[in-house]
Amino acid sequence: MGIRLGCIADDFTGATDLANNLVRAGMRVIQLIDVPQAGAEAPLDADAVVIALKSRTSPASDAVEASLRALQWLRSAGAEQIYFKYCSTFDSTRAGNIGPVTEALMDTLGTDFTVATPAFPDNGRTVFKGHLFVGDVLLSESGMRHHPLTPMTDSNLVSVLGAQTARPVGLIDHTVVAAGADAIGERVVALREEGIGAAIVDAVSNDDLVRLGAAVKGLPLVTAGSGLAIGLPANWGFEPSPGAARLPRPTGHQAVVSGSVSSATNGQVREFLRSGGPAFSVDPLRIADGEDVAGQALAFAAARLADGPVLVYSTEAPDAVKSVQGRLGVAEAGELVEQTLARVAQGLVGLGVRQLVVAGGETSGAVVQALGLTGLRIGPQIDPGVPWCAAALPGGDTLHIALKSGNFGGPDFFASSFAHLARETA
Ligand SMILES: Nc1ncnc2c1ncn2[C@@H]1O[C@H](COP(=O)(O)OP(=O)(O)OP(=O)(O)O)[C@@H](O)[C@H]1O
Ligand SMILES: O=C(O)[C@@H](O)C(=O)CO
Repeated sequence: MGIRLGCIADDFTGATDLANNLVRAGMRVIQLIDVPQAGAEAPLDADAVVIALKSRTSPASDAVEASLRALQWLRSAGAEQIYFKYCSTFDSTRAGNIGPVTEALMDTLGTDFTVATPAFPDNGRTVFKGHLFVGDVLLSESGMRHHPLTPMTDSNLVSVLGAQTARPVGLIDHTVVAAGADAIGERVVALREEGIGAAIVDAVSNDDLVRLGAAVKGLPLVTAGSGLAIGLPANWGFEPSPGAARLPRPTGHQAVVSGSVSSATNGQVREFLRSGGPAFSVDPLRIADGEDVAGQALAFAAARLADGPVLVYSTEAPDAVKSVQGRLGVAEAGELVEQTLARVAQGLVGLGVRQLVVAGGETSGAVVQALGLTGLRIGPQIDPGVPWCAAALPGGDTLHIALKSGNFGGPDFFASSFAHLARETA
């Protein structure tokens, strides 16, 4: 029997976020890093496969091409339904990539209708009357309005998605969602008759997502943040089970690599420093001057790893990041830091680190690729949206790794995640 649900995620931390919600709802999930070679077998012990792409901010044509390759592989592995996962803050521009990828998937699947909802109430993302809220404020009033690559200045998702696709976009509003799966199904029929190709769906609670999950049972394609995942596994009879998230016991040293510049990560770095944890700050300007900053970070870590977790971070407050970007360029600064942190992660593993937390989506992509990881088994949740995972290193050892989205996790995430892993695998 093939896999049930085939998922395409537009970044690496988002992929583990989705996989985490599927596991919590009872599916056994494998996350693959990029699309496997044609002909590669689907894992036998998985109910869902999540293919992690790095396509959120790539040119739309590249994102479409990668997503269609992923779709082809997932269909050949037997996937009965496809889930396109994007960010809970709907990160995109007028050029895409949510609209173009959705359209291309619909065309290839031969379907005329899909749903779209980034709602993830456990992390404060809710959709009401088509408008996305982040915590208590509209998306356009949240920190996302200043995002360097995908500034989100319009909270009305019907218009945001409408600008990215030629297909008419409609709304399934809260009154319909609250009335249950049958009412949602009736609304879908009516929207289809009107020629609507994609409907933004309101959801302000997990109950809304469970109702929506039941209603989209027969759709070939759903598109969403990770929230909708809590409502889908039940369609195949899966129920939450502790066994789905079991990982082997961790070994080796512990470290955190943080290239995230989000406000939650800034708070987590401050908390780690406040508690006296050993930390090495990576300065992009010194990298640009040609200093061996990765080598310095590794020497610092080597002397301290035996005593507990070591943090290597480039995380800075927005003003400091802007100033560096002004001097080096946004993309250039990002690339320099990502490459350095990826080298640091490789070196840390060389020093015996086998429990690694990585903060930031782009940073996680760079680290996972540098470490040569090809698949992650999803384990227990640390905080909403962030699970521990286990991966085979190219030499055969197991690495426990947690990929943390910038804005996820509580203030003491870095230190507490290791204690959490020890507890959950005891
Ligand atoms: N001090 C810094 N100055 C300039 N750029 C930096 C600095 N630190 C990190 N960066 C770059 O900023 C980008 C941060 O993106 P990343 O996706 O890793 O984190 P995030 O945006 O906070 O998290 P997420 O995407 O998960 O919400 C990366 O390209 C990183 O290399
Ligand atoms: O949905 C989210 O917010 C996260 O999984 C994510 O994609 C952050 O990059």
